[in-house]
Amino acid sequence: MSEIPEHCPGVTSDTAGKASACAGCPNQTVCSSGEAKKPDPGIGLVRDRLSQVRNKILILSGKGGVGKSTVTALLSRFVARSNPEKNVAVLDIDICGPSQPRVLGVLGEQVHQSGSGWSPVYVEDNLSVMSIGFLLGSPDDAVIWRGPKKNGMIRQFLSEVDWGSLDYLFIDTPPGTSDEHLSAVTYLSEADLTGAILVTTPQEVALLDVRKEIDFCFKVKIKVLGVVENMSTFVCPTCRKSSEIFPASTGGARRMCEELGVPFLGGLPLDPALAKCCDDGEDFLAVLEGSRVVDDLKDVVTGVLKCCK
Ligand SMILES: Nc1ncnc2c1ncn2[C@@H]1O[C@H](COP(=O)(O)OP(=O)(O)OP(=O)(O)O)[C@@H](O)[C@H]1O
Repeated sequence: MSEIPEHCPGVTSDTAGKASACAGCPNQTVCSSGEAKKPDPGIGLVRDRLSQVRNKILILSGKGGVGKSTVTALLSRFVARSNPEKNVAVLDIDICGPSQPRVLGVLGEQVHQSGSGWSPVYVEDNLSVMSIGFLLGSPDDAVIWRGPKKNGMIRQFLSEVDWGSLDYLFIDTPPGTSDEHLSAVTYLSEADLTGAILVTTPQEVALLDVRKEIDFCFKVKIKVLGVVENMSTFVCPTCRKSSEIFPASTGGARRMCEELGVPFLGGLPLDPALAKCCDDGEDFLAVLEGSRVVDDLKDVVTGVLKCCK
């Protein structure tokens, strides 16, 4: 970044590469040739590849660890199970911390490449998943990549997975608004993105960050489908009673949504049994049938599906 001239006119400007500030910039030749102005061909590839995916939904969070991957897995399993005639998939673009292979119970599976692209891994007949986790030698391998390499991997994930015809694609992202988000949003810009679901916990520190994420959506013109408040209450593993352990001192996500004019999709309780299912890669809908998590999830899914085609 230090190499960018202080008064850089920007790659899309008419004076790109020709302004006095461009003298000595390593990108001067590319900018003045107009190459940098051309749209990334990946945008068209992603649009074509995802043309058979009816609904594409990003799952975002401001803070890490608030349960974004868990909510992605819960939503995808629930939608797949309650709509056996629909095809559902999860794309995990959390390059540095992919958790979907573990949470969906397909850790150690291999993805195969054919003439038509990468084949995703099937969790159920109508639920598939693709994640960088499948491409790592070992789940403990660290991915230490700079922005351009992550950008390339996201482009490949969005344009080269052979999903077939899909009704719902849930895209699990890393926390915050980083390279991965900007890449995903750019590549999806012509792919008719349905919108984003934001995940937070009730504490003020998490809400502060999710406000920034909502602002990011407004700025890059992504429709906010709604906010899920995860870990709203705690379900005691012994007596199964609920209590508030993270009191929402400022009214929690519901109040924030009212203030910002975005839908509140509902809350999900903190249930240690859910965390165990995620660690063990078990199907929580089967293990936790009849639990508060599954009951509350129904409301969240109803809200999400209302926004879908
Ligand atoms: N409602 C819940 N009840 C119990 N445990 C939960 C719940 N939601 C998430 N967890 C647990 O909290 C931990 C973090 O969840 P998760 O990995 O989904 O968060 P994340 O926001 O995706 O994290 P990251 O920012 O690292 O991607 C996991 O161990 C998960 O099992």
